[in-house]
Amino acid sequence: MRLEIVDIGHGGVGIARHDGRVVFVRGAIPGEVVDVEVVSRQSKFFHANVVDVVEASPHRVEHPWAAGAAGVTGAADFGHVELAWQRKLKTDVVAHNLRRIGGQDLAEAIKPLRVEVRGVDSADGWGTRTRFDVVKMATGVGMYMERTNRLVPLDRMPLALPELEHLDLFGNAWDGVVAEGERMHVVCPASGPDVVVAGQTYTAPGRQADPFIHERAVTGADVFEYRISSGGFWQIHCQAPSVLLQAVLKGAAAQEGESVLELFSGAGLFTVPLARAVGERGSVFAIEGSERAVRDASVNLASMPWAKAEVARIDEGTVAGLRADVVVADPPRAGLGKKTAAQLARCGARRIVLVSCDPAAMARDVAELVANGRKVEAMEAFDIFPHTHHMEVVTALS
Ligand SMILES: C[S@@+](CC[C@H](N)C(=O)[O-])C[C@H]1O[C@@H](n2cnc3c(N)ncnc32)[C@H](O)[C@@H]1O
Repeated sequence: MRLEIVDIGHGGVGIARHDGRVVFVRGAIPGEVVDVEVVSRQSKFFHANVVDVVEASPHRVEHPWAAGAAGVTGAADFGHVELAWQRKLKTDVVAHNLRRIGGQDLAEAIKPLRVEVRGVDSADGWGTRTRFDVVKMATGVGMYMERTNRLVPLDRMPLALPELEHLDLFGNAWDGVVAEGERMHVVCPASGPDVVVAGQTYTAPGRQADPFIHERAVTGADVFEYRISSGGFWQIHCQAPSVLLQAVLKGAAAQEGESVLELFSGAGLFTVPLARAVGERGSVFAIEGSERAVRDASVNLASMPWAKAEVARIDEGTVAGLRADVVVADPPRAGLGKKTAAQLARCGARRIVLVSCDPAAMARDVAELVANGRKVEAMEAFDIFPHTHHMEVVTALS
């Protein structure tokens, strides 16, 4: 099937039309004419992959890592697009979602803020990840081909920091150490050593290590140190902890003596600096669903007894009745959800800062906060996932 790509959609897909249906095309750039292979058919839309580029966009480049391309593992599904154009496409996706999901009024209200997805590293976006996951194969490691349970063997992972090369993942060094089919979580912490987590934590094939690592985030002259579990959640781009922390602190503008409610607080990336900002006359109440993350956060907050982290599943019920001067929420891809966003809007906070990793969920949550009386004061978008369609948006509402 030959298609003309007319737009970019959620998930970084090219959008085309064929016989009254929408076709979502992985690996295409708006303006291109491509031949595609349909990989799934619904009554109103198809999903397809590019098999041949007939008329290429001037922004197309040769993908430097074929195994990462859209339609293969998808780990670098924007690697066929010039980096500056990737960011332009992501900026378009933010605007489209605000209009499509949030509505024309919200899109118009946010337009003067001139939201642009901006890079957070000065280099070419490769070699920036401190974390990635692979699956152990009989020999070597692989990643799943998109939409399949077939493993694609890897001989390199160019998104990862080059420091991780010494773990010797792509040969046979880990054969017999990690069982075939097991997930290997590979981590380059701010303060070493680099580790592989596969049941146990290893610093080299067969060399077991401490299951805790140390991470860091910097804002101006302030350096915050964290101890976290080696297999636990932490931002994956080497600059992301500092960049997001700076945006959150700016958006929250927490003052000494204030109360802060933090939702989806993980191991305390934002909790620790927020607790410092409000000081002992203030308070921070952090809620997080993972017990392991809350154990880590409690260690990171140990010197500040006015800050507490608790384990709970967050929904509209958890949030009902909670009051605070400032709210910070960093939910997973699904976002807050309409009911939780509406409930949060009514918590009396003078500031709500929402950190969103999915632009559609962001648009829905922001729209719901605004529909319940909140106003968007600032919105910043960051390319903390270069060479993929992903991005992060930080919204501050009064
Ligand atoms: C995007 S991470 C943010 C963590 C932290 N802010 C950071 O940057 O390190 C989202 C967090 O939400 C937690 N989470 C996911 N769903 C949850 C739920 N329904 N209730 C509570 N926590 C949840 C995850 O365990 C994860 O730690």
